[in-house]
Amino acid sequence: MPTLDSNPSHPSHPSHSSSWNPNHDIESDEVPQLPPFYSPRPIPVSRAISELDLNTLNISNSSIPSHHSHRDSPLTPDHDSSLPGLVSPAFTPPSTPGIQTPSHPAATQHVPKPIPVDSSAPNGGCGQKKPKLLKKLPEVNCVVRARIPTTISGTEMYLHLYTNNEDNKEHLAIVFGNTIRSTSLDRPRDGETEMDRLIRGAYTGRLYPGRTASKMPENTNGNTIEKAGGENLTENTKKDPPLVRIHSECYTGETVWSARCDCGEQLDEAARLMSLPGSGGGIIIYLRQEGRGIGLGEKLKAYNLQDLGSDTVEANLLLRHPADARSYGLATAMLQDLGQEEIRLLTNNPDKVRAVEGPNREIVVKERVPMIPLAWRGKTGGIRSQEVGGYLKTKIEKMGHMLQMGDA
Ligand SMILES: Nc1nc2c(ncn2[C@@H]2O[C@H](COP(=O)(O)OP(=O)(O)OP(=O)(O)O)[C@@H](O)[C@H]2O)c(=O)[nH]1
Repeated sequence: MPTLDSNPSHPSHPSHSSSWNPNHDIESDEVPQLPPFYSPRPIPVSRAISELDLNTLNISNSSIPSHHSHRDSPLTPDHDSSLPGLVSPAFTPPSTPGIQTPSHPAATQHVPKPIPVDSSAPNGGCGQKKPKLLKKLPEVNCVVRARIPTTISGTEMYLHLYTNNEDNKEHLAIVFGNTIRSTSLDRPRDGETEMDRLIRGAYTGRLYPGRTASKMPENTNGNTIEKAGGENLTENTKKDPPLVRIHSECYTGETVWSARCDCGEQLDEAARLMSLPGSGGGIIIYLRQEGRGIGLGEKLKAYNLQDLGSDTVEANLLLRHPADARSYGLATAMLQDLGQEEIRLLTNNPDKVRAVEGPNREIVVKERVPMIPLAWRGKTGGIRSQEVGGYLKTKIEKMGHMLQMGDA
């Protein structure tokens, strides 16, 4: 079995308990000393991409944009190697009131360039591989929806919880913007009252204390009259296909600060793009397919195999799992339920592009928006570690992910 780049001697997380000094002065490119309860740890831009990561990815230094100053340069050799090269899921905004997440100003504005896709053509931008498609889409049912104010610049989203006839997991649709409706949620239930509808989120407009009707009154033009903010829902305006991310659950990358993968960073980046002013919102389909569908326990075994020298694909195969055990029929069905026919998909994964279109192209991917790791773009907050370098390398070399260092 070939040994790739897993390195068990990689520095581990620093102790969170010993280093916080509230009186410490922060210099511009220094790691700020943060209180121990502060999880996302910023690291200086000067450590943006280690030479080690670039070598691992067989990428020449000349492919890094030259506009960085020496101080900002990702290639600055004199970085403090005693600091661990990892950050927790990179841009998870802090939940502690009054603490701002440090972010590079450009990182908050950057929008990756979309690439047109036509999966019906052989060179339509999503590889040649035939996806694993279900013959029939599963049945999905949105059982409840709620408004969630977020820590991303005050943006609100609507969290939709789904059940289905394939498994008993609670898959989610995270909807930014308030014009996208779920057909199954809005469908009347036998014997339900208006209060039942309000409680399960089948209302238009916004809730406010004392509201009793699930539908907002309409004016003479047929437009919904907004009482408490939000957009008109019945206005007949043709919009661009929405931005969609199909995200597979990753407990380690999204919750416990793992720098083995970039899942937390990707989730944050998708939410950031859908929250940008003028973005038109978007949908994150959050599927409970932990560990590319093998579950958390098996993924942890795979991590041990990776520390023993396997790459991410080899580790899955050694455990007698497919390299990728996921399917996307639920995502297709949920997007259909949310009234979508055409989408712009945020991904580098060619399998995902084809698979989400469904057995009869129920959904059409018009464009693919690449997900370029923040660290490759020299941005503060990107995940850096030898492990994430190997993880991305395996995705590109063995799983056909459409990602090149030139994308940076
Ligand atoms: N089995 C296994 N699963 C992993 C590993 N690292 C991350 N994952 C899982 O992979 C899933 C995320 O998949 P990604 O490959 O990052 O994303 P993708 O959906 O294939 O591609 P993108 O859309 O381009 O991000 C999550 O369920 C993670 O838990 C690993 O080493 N082994």
